[in-house]
Amino acid sequence: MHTAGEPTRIIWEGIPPLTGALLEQRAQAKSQFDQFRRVLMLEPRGHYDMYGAILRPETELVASGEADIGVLFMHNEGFSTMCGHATIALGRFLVDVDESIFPRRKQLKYDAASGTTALNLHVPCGVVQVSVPTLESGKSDPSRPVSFISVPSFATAISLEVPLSEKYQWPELKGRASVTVDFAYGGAYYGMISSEELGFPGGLDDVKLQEMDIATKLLKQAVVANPDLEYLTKDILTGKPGFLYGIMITDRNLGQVDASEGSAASRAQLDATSEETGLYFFANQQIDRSPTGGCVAARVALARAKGALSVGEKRVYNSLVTRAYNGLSGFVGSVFDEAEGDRGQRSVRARVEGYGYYTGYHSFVVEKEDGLGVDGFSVRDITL
Ligand SMILES: O=C(O)[C@H]1NCC[C@@H]1O
Repeated sequence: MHTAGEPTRIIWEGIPPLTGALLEQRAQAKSQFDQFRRVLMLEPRGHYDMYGAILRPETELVASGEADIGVLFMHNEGFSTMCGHATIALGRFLVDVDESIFPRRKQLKYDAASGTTALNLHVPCGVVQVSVPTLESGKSDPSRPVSFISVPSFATAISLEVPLSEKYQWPELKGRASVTVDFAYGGAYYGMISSEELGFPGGLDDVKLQEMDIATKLLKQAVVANPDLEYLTKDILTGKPGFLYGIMITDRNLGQVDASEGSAASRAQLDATSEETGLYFFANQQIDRSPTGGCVAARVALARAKGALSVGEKRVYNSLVTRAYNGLSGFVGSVFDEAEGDRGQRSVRARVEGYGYYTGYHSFVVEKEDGLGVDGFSVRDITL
């Protein structure tokens, strides 16, 4: 499937044996079956920017009734903790399949008044509540957006001066030895920086993709290597050092996209008070085609912490792709409610809306004689 152009390869058969709690299953996937991820994400079957979701029908929260099904997310580098675009796609997929793929499918509740089906999805960062537009036939409705309520999300640092020693400086800084960055959590940790601050005054209207790739890679490395900044990405459950998923370059100066009259994008604009465009580099410098649902939750929490968004107020979030298509499939983010995070932080739960669509059905083959294709590779990594 794809959500605003970002792929989700949903794996529902042929999965290696993963057992125990969802985070144990994730640890096993990482340590014992990473080749499975590389085969499905990288070349020759995938590509550098492929994304995937592995269905996990049995988890501890499915057993306790808190969730209907679990899922693991994967990308070009490993297994992430949250993924909004995949959650949106999965919402439709899980409503459309039968019990052979989703054993608890029949237990999902359909609300006739709103024409939606509620789904509690156990993802590595917690449970997200997904609302899936559903037709009377029981199938998902592609003409209306899927939405989800995020896990408690919060700002970890506002306008933080990140020092950049010489080895982490990029040319567009023109000798500056620090940049100002916001950090927030939305199921994973994200760094947010404006394009001007990153050294690109032309913003996201004049994208210098390769240069921005280098700049965000160095910025991420500088944050991760700095022990004074470890607190920014503390694992939410254990308090141990966590990870920075990626860097979002933002541009709020672009203004509204020119949405065609009567389109979903123009309806979203009428409902929203502001609009923002972003370009997200994550994992091993993968580029998100979508406006990044998990990071929309983090950006909503950040805007709330800055006093820039009230409860229920909507903001439209575009990616380069949705912007190029006049706002088609842009995400809408808002504060659903205020909450306390697991570690007592002032948090919000964000509501994120977007559209997911089917692209096809695949059966992948791995022949044991195929030396090269029994694993995954990427041209970009070979040529670096
Ligand atoms: O929508 C999201 O949250 C994401 N898309 C790819 C990278 C992130 O997981």
